[in-house]
Amino acid sequence: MATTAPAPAPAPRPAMSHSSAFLLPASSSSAAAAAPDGAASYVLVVLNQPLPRFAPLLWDRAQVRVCADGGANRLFDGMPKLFGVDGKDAEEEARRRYKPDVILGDLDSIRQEVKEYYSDMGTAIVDESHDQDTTDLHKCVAFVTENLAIPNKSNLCILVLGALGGRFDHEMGNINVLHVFPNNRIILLSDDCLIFLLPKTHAHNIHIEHSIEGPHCGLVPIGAPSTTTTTNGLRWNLDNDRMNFGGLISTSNIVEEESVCVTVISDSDLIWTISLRHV
Ligand SMILES: Nc1ncnc2c1ncn2[C@@H]1O[C@H](COP(=O)(O)OP(=O)(O)OP(=O)(O)O)[C@@H](O)[C@H]1O
Ligand SMILES: Cc1ncc(C[n+]2csc(CCO)c2C)c(N)n1
Repeated sequence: MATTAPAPAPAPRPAMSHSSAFLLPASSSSAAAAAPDGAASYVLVVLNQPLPRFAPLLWDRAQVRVCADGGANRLFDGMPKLFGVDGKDAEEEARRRYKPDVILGDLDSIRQEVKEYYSDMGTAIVDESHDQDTTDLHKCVAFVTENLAIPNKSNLCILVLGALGGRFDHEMGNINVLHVFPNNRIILLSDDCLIFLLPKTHAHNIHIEHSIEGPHCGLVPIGAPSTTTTTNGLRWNLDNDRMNFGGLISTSNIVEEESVCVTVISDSDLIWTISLRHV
């Protein structure tokens, strides 16, 4: 009688670690892990959406700051508001402190006064209006990875502010950028959650900073179905399970309180998302 051979064990994969320590307050001892001279170099990209409350913290932690087109308006209008400053002088002081290194995109959303203000301060303005096939975020990520001289570039992490919670086509475009650049660390942020890609080439160790993130989380195969995904550290773990749209996807999952680390291994690129605490 013919017997079916057992499925071959998946090839061992290198491990990739993830941490949201860059969101820890400066006073926290673990925040040292987020210092620019520590494990990672951060580039901040500001999109055309309201600034999240932690924008000033991430601004200070980043080595390079880029505004995607209309994101410059948000910086210009939003930073003075975030500090709740009163009076024209204080407003202007808060604005001057946050000068982007680059403003880039098709430049159809940035206001003229904002363009002139930052250009006069020395910000580089990069007009890519000839390209109407890629989004401003896509252009920013391509620019950062291809043109910027950043020390410690192999540990580059691109933090994107205002990527979620707005227009659905923009949100999908932003998530697509994660799939276009699977070999770069890119984290999309809003006030309420963060998301990043878990490439199938690696086994993933996601360190959980319980003071600032969780417990709600999700694991979603957006680019392609996954035949087999296995997790640890979640309330509803996957054990060699299939995930696809039209079938099972893991939403409304929970990181268990005692889980210091969530592990994920899959045969497809997955999106990881976790809620951010309003502390
Ligand atoms: N409502 C939103 N939700 C999520 N992301 C957004 C939203 N609006 C803008 N963005 C992000 O900010 C970037 C810059 O926005 P901006 O409004 O300048 O782009 P745009 O190309 O002019 O958009 P539009 O599609 O309206 O012409 C976009 O590429 C996108 O990544
Ligand atoms: C099939 C297809 N759909 C939409 C667009 C439009 N588009 C996509 S990105 C972009 C630039 C936005 O700053 C624009 C206008 C396209 N070119 N091709």
